[in-house]
Amino acid sequence: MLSEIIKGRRAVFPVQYNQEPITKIEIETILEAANWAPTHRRTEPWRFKVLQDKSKIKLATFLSETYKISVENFKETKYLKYQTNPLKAGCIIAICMKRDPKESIPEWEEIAATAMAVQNMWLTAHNLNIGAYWSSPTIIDQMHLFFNLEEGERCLGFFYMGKYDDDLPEGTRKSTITDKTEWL
Ligand SMILES: Cc1cc2nc3c(=O)[nH]c(=O)nc-3n(C[C@H](O)[C@H](O)[C@H](O)COP(=O)(O)O)c2cc1C
Repeated sequence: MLSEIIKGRRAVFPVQYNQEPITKIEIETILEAANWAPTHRRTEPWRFKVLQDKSKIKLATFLSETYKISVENFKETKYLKYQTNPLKAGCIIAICMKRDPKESIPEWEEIAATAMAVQNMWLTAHNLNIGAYWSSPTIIDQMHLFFNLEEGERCLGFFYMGKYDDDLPEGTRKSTITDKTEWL
């Protein structure tokens, strides 16, 4: 049932991942789901970069070292997480958004469409028993120094994925949907 998949999906973090590999077919299935997100004026702004093996190691070095040199409020624990988390993931997909060159719609709509693509990926990963979460590091605005981003392309975070052994916890929400809805 779709509602069970939606409610059962959790943010699953690198500390929970076992080292079982994620297959190319699984990654392609997850990416294919992204491509079916809705999109205003059919701009299809989502772009992805798949990082495995050596590129995960390079990302870990970039994230941790860039964090170290660029933040005022440096925290050793955060530095170590940037250094080790990418290595625990079976695969990391950089979430990017490339703006329509004609700028025919506002940027927020392109970001919203990309987020919808990520939700498709997250639900598909969950359905394949692959844990995932969207990571948005402090230094995300510096990712152009790591990737060859095209004109109008922005990195919005990372989709970490890994297989896991433990049962996922029940989800929690701070308030019900009734509290957030006004019926007019
Ligand atoms: C746009 C976006 C960015 C996120 N960035 C982070 C992050 O940087 N670090 C983190 O621990 N979780 C991040 N998350 C995951 C949330 O923490 C998680 O979805 C939330 O706690 C609700 O838990 P659930 O997904 O298991 O229901 C992000 C989620 C979204 C949608």
